Amino acid sequence: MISFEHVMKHYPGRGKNAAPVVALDDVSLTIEQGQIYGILGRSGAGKTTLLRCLNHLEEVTSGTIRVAGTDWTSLQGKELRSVRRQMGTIFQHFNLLASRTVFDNVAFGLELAGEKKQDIAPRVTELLDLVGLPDKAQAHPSQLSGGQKQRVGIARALATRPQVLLMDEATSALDPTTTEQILDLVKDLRDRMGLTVLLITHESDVVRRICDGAALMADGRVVEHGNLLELVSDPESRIADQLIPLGRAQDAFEGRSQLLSFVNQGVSEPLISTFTRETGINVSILGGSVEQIAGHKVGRLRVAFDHPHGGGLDDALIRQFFNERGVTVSK
Ligand SMILES: Nc1ncnc2c1ncn2[C@@H]1O[C@H](COP(=O)(O)OP(=O)(O)OP(=O)(O)O)[C@@H](O)[C@H]1O
Repeated sequence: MISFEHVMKHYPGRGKNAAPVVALDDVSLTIEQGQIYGILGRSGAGKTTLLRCLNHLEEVTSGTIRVAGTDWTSLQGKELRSVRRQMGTIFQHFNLLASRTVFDNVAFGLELAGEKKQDIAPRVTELLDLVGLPDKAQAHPSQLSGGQKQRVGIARALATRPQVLLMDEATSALDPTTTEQILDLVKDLRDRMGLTVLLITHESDVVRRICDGAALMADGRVVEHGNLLELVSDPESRIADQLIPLGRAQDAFEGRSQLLSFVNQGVSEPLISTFTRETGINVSILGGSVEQIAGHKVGRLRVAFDHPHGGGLDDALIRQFFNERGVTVSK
């Protein structure tokens, strides 16, 4: 649905002979239709620039961005305005017009898009129903809670029936309960409308709750990306470590610990003790946790296996025991 192909973005450096700032450095990334995809990374990693290039607030220096197969980077004028409507954005600070009512805020985008007056009112009513604010049409933004303001933001972003929703730290200004409600609304809208959602966030909770996939950026580059449920069995995954922390491996076991990972299974005491009883191999649990990710129960456990009499370990036997019970073993 959205693909970035070798995208570079340079900003002019500050000062006369300063080198340009490389904000995006050969970024290639594909986001499938209907995915909710998180862009993670420290401050300055290039996340906002990626979003701004996607919605044409910035032009790429080189490379191509495609949306639904169309080369997005070469569009201009009328064509650009028309495809831009396929993309709605919601912001951290909502960006509502304070002097306009909720109704007029949502109508505004439709007016700009040249919709006929008689079509605007029913569409706004439909949108306010969709986001759960049918009784707030005549309120002003100052009379709304943060969560309600973001619902207006969502209604406004979806007014022109976009295929893509961009969320730029859209829940960072909200309390945890309101954040959950907004994320559940976004997920519900994705399910009902087939939206593709690209979001930037600093909050692991947001990624855990709604993302199917994520990319980690550092210094303008994508350093890791993938489907979240696939990344959990990768012991090297920084994204998985951020979302389902393992804690630090104990020094004594450094280098010979292994990762047990599972999705929608339970690693309970009986599993570990059954393993020990059946194989005579002891298991030390070094760290791990179980989290809910995109509606799935996902666990990662760092363990070390030890033969009590100093015998060798049969890796194939260990793998077979856990794999039969839906648990992946990785070095
Ligand atoms: N208009 C600009 N002019 C010059 N440099 C810029 C401009 N916008 C961003 N940069 C630089 O590009 C790099 C990437 O910035 P960007 O805002 O994309 O990062 P970010 O990951 O979104 O950070 P944050 O999480 O703090 O918003 C940074 O080094 C930043 O200083």
